Amino acid sequence: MNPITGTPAGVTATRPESARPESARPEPARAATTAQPVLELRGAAARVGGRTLWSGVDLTVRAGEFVAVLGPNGVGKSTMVKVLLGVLPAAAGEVRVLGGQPGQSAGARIGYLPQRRSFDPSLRIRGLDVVRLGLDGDRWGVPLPFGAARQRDRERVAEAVDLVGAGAYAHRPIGQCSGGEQQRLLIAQALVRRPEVLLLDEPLDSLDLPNQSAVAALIGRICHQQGVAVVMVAHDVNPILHHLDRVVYLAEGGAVAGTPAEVITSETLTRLYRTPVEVLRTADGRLVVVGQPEAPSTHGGHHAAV
Ligand SMILES: Nc1ncnc2c1ncn2[C@@H]1O[C@H](COP(=O)(O)OP(=O)(O)OP(=O)(O)O)[C@@H](O)[C@H]1O
Repeated sequence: MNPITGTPAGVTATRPESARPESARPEPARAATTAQPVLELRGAAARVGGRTLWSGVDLTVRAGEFVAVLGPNGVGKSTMVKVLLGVLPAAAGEVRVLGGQPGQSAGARIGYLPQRRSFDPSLRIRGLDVVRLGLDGDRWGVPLPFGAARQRDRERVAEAVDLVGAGAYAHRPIGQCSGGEQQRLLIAQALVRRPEVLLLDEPLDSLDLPNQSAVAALIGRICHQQGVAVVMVAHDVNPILHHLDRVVYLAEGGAVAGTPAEVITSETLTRLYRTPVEVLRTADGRLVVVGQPEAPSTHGGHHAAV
C-alpha cells in the first residue's frame, strides 16, 4: 500500500501509460492501479567481468510507483540501473522498458541521475544552465533553439526548477549551492524532459539527514503526484521508507522483491543471504540490518557462475 496515495502497489493494468499524451496523465492514485508496467524484469540476470552479480530478478514497476534497489556495496545495484538504461545487456531473462527493449526508448521518456558528482566551488555555470543541459546537453554544436522552441525550453526549465523548489538559488553558480541544493537541481535536470521513468543512483548519498529526508520527500511527491515511475538505488532505506511502494533487495546471485514489510525482515534476508541477518526496528520506526554480508567483490569471496 502506498502510504501517500493509499494505493495498493502492483495491481493490474488496462492501457499503456506511454500511449497517453502528457496532458492526459491520470491521477497518480489511478495511475498505479490502471497502467501497464513501465519496467519489467523476468528472471533477469547481470554479468560483468565474467561473473554473475545477480540473477532470477522479477520486478514490475508501474506509473506512479516508487521502488528502491537495496543491498550491500558492490552487489550490483548500479548495474541494475545500467541494465534498465540498456547500457549493459541482461545476461539472462527478459527486461522490458516502456514496452520495448532497454535503450530503445527515446531519452526524453527516461530521466537518469547518475551516482553523485561534486561541483567545483569555483564553477560559474548557473543552476538553471545545469537543468537546461537535461534538455540540450546531447546537442553540443547544434545551434540553440529560437522562437517558440526557445520559449518552450525556458518554460520546461522553469517548470522543473519549480517542481524541486529550487527557484531561490537556481540563478546562482552551481558551485556556490549547498550539496542539497545541487542535488535538487540535478533532479530537476533529470525531470526537465518530463520523463515517465526516473532512474536515480544514490541521490541521497553525501547529504546530511535533514536533506536526505527533504530530497526523499521531494522524490516521493514527484513519483506519486506526477505519476512518474521511480527506481532509486539506496544504501539506507530509512530516509525513503515511508515513501516506498516496493523494494528489491539484491544478493550474490539472487534477489527478493516486495513491499518493505515483506522483504526487510530477518527471515527473508537470512534466506536471501544464507547467513543469519537480523532486522531491528528502532523506537522511531527506523530499520537496522545487522549481519548483512558485503558483496564478494569487496571481500574476495567466491562468485556465482552462470
Ligand atoms: N565493467 C565492469 N567490469 C568488471 N567489473 C565491473 C564492471 N562494472 C562493475 N563491475 C563490478 O561489479 C560489481 C557491482 O558494481 P555496482 O556498481 O553495480 O555495485 P553497487 O551495488 O552499485 O555498489 P555500491 O553500493 O558500492 O555503489 C562491483 O564489484 C564492480 O567492481
